[in-house]
Amino acid sequence: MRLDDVWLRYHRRGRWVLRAVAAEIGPGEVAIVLGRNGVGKSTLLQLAAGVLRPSRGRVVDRPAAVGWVPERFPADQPFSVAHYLTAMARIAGHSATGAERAVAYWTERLGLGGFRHTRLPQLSKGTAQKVGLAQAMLRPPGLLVLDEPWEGLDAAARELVPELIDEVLTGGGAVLVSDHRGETVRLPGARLWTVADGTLTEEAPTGEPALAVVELAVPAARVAGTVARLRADGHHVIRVRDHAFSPPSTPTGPAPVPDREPAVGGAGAWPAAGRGGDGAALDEPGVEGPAPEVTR
Ligand SMILES: Nc1ncnc2c1ncn2[C@@H]1O[C@H](COP(=O)(O)OP(=O)(O)OP(=O)(O)O)[C@@H](O)[C@H]1O
Repeated sequence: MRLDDVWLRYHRRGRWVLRAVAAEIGPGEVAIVLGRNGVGKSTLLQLAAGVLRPSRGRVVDRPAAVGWVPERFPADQPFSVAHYLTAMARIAGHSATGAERAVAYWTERLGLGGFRHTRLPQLSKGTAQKVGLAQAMLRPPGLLVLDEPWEGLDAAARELVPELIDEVLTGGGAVLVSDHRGETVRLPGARLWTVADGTLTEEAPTGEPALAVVELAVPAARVAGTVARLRADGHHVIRVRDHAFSPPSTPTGPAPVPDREPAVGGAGAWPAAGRGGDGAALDEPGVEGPAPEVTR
């Protein structure tokens, strides 16, 4: 999707909120929109999502399916959660059965199961925000636009946001997200767009590879399945090690220390992925390596 010399003002002869904005985002990319309060971040996102039309210039190659999550979900509507989401799913192009399935999946996934029959105005702010996220995901979006998505969400629900972003990127979609709270440190590799004085500038890429190493601990019995799933998702599994894991005392506490590291493929090595957990040793290319971590 490309913003091509886009200008926006809300009123004829009003001041220009955005001037000559040129920007482009492609499949699998995420851009974080930064800038002071009132500078025009929401305006830019609404232009990208197609909620606003440019006063001048144009937005081209916008994907057919756009998920738009406004900063505040408009909860002042006389529908129940299920009724609202089903209507949104039909608008997004689902058949009646498809809509039912999509709504069942996303209400469950976002922990909205208990609120299906609750009317929107009766929802707490955080729950209403989750309904906003659900409606944006009902049809896999080619472009997901999130305006301050962490606002109003509790700690557990905040974890959902990077998860949904990753899902869209993995599906070949693009993501635009504004954030003034610094939550986006959880999105390594994102492009940074800054809005100031009506214009948009992009921070030059650092030149570092957009790769991150993620350490994770899983129950021993689930190692083979986890490795298989990670590989199926296109991640590169560097190494699997035996691990005495005790949860850190705080969420930011020190990483646990391994008590032993079996030789890869040797006695004590984990069963190989993709072989149905049959107890074979890890001996495929890509498993061995110096760092006991998982990357994508
Ligand atoms: N519907 C509207 N009518 C008139 N002016 C508007 C409208 N929406 C936004 N504005 C003005 O446009 C400017 C940019 O607003 P915008 O909401 O895009 O900024 P923002 O960077 O997203 O702010 P925040 O961080 O506070 O959400 C502001 O001066 C705002 O008052």
